[in-house]
Amino acid sequence: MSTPQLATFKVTPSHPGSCRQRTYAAGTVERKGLEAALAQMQQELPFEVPCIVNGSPIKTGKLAKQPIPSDHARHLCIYHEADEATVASAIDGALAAKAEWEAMPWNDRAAIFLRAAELVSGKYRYKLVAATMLGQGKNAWQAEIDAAAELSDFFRFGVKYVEELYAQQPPKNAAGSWNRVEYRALEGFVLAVSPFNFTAIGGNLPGVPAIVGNTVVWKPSPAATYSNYLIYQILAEAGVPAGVIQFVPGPPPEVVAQAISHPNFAALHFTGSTFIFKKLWKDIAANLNKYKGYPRIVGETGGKNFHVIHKSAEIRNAVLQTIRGGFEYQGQKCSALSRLYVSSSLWSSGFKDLLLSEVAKIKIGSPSDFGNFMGPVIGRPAYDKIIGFIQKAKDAGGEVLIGGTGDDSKGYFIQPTVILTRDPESVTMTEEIFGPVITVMVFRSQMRPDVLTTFQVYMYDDANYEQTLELIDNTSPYALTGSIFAADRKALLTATNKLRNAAGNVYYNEKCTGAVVGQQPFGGGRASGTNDKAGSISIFYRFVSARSIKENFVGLEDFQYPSNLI
Ligand SMILES: NC(=O)c1ccc[n+]([C@@H]2O[C@H](COP(=O)([O-])OP(=O)(O)OC[C@H]3O[C@@H](n4cnc5c(N)ncnc54)[C@H](O)[C@@H]3O)[C@@H](O)[C@H]2O)c1
Ligand SMILES: N[C@@H](CCC=O)C(=O)O
Repeated sequence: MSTPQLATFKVTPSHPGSCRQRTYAAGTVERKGLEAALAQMQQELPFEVPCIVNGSPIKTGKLAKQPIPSDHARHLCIYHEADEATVASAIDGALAAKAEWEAMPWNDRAAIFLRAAELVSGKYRYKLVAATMLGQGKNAWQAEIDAAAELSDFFRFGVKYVEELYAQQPPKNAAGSWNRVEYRALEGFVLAVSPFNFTAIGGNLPGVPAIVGNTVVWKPSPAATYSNYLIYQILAEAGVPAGVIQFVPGPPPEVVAQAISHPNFAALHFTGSTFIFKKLWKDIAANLNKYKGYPRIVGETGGKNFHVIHKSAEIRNAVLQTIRGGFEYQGQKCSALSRLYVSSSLWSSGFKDLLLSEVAKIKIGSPSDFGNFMGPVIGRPAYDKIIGFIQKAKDAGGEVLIGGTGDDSKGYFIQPTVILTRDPESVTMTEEIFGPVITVMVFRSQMRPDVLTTFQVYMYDDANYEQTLELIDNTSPYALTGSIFAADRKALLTATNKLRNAAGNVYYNEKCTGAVVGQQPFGGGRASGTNDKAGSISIFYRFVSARSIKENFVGLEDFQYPSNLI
């Protein structure tokens, strides 16, 4: 029986607030709650994670492990990797579930995601935060921002944005007719491929297409399997029907290749490295003749983000924001600071000394010890790659001002590192490092480069401000985030204009990380992605295919035009 629509529902309050972030300060109830969740998880691990297809667990017996990066001898979970038959039934099941899901009245789909938001910020909050701390190496503050606040905001604001999207209707009707637009889900299934570094992105990549009526095959990151499995369970408990989101962890190249070679592949919703995204784009192009339609390709990728510190900037704020931007979550945010351009007068009149003395205070270690500002990097390949970048910088004549070492005996720990380089063309000036390394490049009036990379400090002569902005614009293929620190409004305006295409998210006197859903729509251009802006209404347009409907209320009386009549 079809569902009658007997009212127009207002599904969200007129202005949904962001989820209130908990502090986990010593002595608080929330600190105790989180400590208890961590202790319980430590006792019960490793968890067994199956694939979930059509609502049922599939145990393929092909096992892989998710290590704990701060204690790599232990594993948070052992998961069953999807094999070819599992991926095939996930796709078939998603296609079969599509008609009923898309036909579900909007207020019911909305209610499911609003309930999921409540489960994230309520019943399962500590569990999700604990899983993100143990599995992805975030400290309590960073895990809270991600797994509790951002994830629930994605779902809550997602409902608000879709409500606004559906309300967009043609502004005009000719006499005797009515024009309407319906926002259909895409024909086929959507493939979501998510990264390790944000639990929230794990939920958002399948969540965005699903809210607007698509069905989704979701391949999570191997390094975030357990927290992402919890999200799957939350969505199921909230009422997402079996088959609408298929959870298929597995060997990434195989699972993804199988999905994108299917004739009903309708869209890729990807977040991860630029290299993999470009590869997938080419693979999709090569498969084009197999598809029923033109697949949508949505990808948010890497960054090489900058801070510009003008001579009028307030030093203390600029230094502290620089440390947070470069080193929080060990520099493993796509938005993390990696190039720092400092006025030469500020550098020598306190910036450098304060930067180095504050970095020296950073405590690094297991996220379970709440006193640690930094934790481990995600795994062995990341550790080796970051240490390799530091070595390359040294080989090219870079001077390590602080840090530069690591310890992988128990966990993958790398000291916060600031490097001074003399090579503006060095690989670390342009490549994403994704680790806790800042490189400094000193730039003097003859444009003689004196400094280097990862969180790069580039010290420019005060007279060369505009020239330096041009250099920033041209140095890297990425254009994700950037910050300008200045009290002088003209300096802000000049940078805003010169760097218009150098970053999709720009900040004034604020670090280049920490975009909030509903406040700063997030995404970049150039090699950083398709800039469809997660956390805003724009992203939802990519997963609908509008249909225009015109209804005529009055019949024609003659096929001839008035001009035909003599
Ligand atoms: N711009 C953004 O919004 C944003 C947000 C978060 C992360 N990132 C970027 O993500 C990267 C870090 O995340 P990561 O290490 O998980 O990225 P990654 O590219 O290694 O992996 C991303 C996803 O792709 C899958 N994958 C890996 N190799 C594949 C292959 N050959 N074929 C198909 N799929 C494959 C992974 O399993 C994972 O699910 C960084 O580059 C970071 O800048 C960007
Ligand atoms: N929302 C994050 C970006 C996610 C990338 O890893 C930020 O702005 O720091």
